[in-house]
Amino acid sequence: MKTFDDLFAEISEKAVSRPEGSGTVAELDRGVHGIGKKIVEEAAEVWMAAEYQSDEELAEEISQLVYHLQVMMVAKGLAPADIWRHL
Ligand SMILES: N=c1c2ncn([C@@H]3O[C@H](COP(=O)(O)OP(=O)(O)OP(=O)(O)O)[C@@H](O)[C@H]3O)c2ncn1[C@@H]1O[C@H](COP(=O)(O)O)[C@@H](O)[C@H]1O
Repeated sequence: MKTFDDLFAEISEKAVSRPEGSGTVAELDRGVHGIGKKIVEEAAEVWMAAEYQSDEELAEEISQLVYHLQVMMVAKGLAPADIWRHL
């Protein structure tokens, strides 16, 4: 099972190698504005899933929000430790 750190390493590597067909590369190319819109969209989907959908669907929406937050971290050059130190 993939962990937060596994996904972050994969996304970071794709940002450098830029493989063809990568959704991450496409999202990074949309920039902070585009990534921010995806974060807001996914956050709303998390909220709606928590209100009206199953726990499994909620978990999936949360995973997508985590993914887009990680893309924003990579876009801005933040490492997980930059986040953890605020927790
Ligand atoms: N975990 C994710 C992940 N979660 C969400 N998403 C993307 O985030 C979007 C959210 O999906 P929605 O259900 O909201 O779908 P949607 O609104 O129809 O999506 P769009 O039309 O807006 O793209 C989709 O485009 C998904 O592809 C993800 N894209 C990639 N990953 C993982 O990231 C890694 C790198 O992926 P690639 O760069 O695509 O190789 C791989 O391990 C992937 O599994």
